[in-house]
Amino acid sequence: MGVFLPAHKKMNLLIYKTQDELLNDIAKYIIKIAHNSIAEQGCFNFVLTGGNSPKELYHLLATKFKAEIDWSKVYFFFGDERNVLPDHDSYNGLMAKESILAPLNIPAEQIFYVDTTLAPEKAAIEYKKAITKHFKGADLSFDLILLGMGDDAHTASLFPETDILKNKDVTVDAVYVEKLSTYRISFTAPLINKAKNVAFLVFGKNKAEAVKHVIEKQEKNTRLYPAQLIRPVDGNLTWFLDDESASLLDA
Ligand SMILES: O=C1O[C@H](COP(=O)(O)O)[C@@H](O)[C@H](O)[C@H]1O
Repeated sequence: MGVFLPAHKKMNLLIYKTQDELLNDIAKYIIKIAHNSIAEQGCFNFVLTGGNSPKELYHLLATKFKAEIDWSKVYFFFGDERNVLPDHDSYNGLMAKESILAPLNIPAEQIFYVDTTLAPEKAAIEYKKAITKHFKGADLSFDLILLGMGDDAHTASLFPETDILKNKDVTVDAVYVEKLSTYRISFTAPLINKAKNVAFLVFGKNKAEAVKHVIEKQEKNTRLYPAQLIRPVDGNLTWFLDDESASLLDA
């Protein structure tokens, strides 16, 4: 593992030789935050990422590391969701259900799925309401938001050139993603940036260009590289990368 000098005072950049090392380390990082959150406030508010990258991590948490967390005190949320019905293969909630939530027998009251049986705008409004109710009027500051990143530098469903990038509210929004000809429901960047901890989980050669643009920011252009918008206001930002996704970074 290599550790680079942080570009932002609260940013850690962790680079791993193998995917195995990376996944074990990010699992331990999650466990630590879970322990601290539960000790401080009695629960852990954990936002899951979607896509393919986190499946193995979720499986690890539900098996090898199962005994390390008091799962009865964990609340699960989704940073973004695809506008498909909950039984659809690409519903992020279904992937999470199969890889971590069902194996751990997490009760429904602890899981905040996005209701995609509603129209996207309505689903976003209802999701924000559910989050606000859970936080009982307190600041919407999650303990940990896990994020992935696409090879186009999108994160959550903050895609390049989309309207949601202009949304300055701490909220959940519906966004039409023209290149996918579909709607998504996503946390806005300001909501993500309120978190106490934000962690990117990124691996693979195909992400190397995007990683370079987002981390080194030679060109600061958040419309083209939306993951550049992620800079927690008071929280910590950690990047978990493998050698391949980090291969274009200056040493
Ligand atoms: O569309 C999405 O993609 C990103 C990255 O996904 P991956 O398959 O390349 O790991 C993900 O973070 C996001 O939640 C998801 O909806």
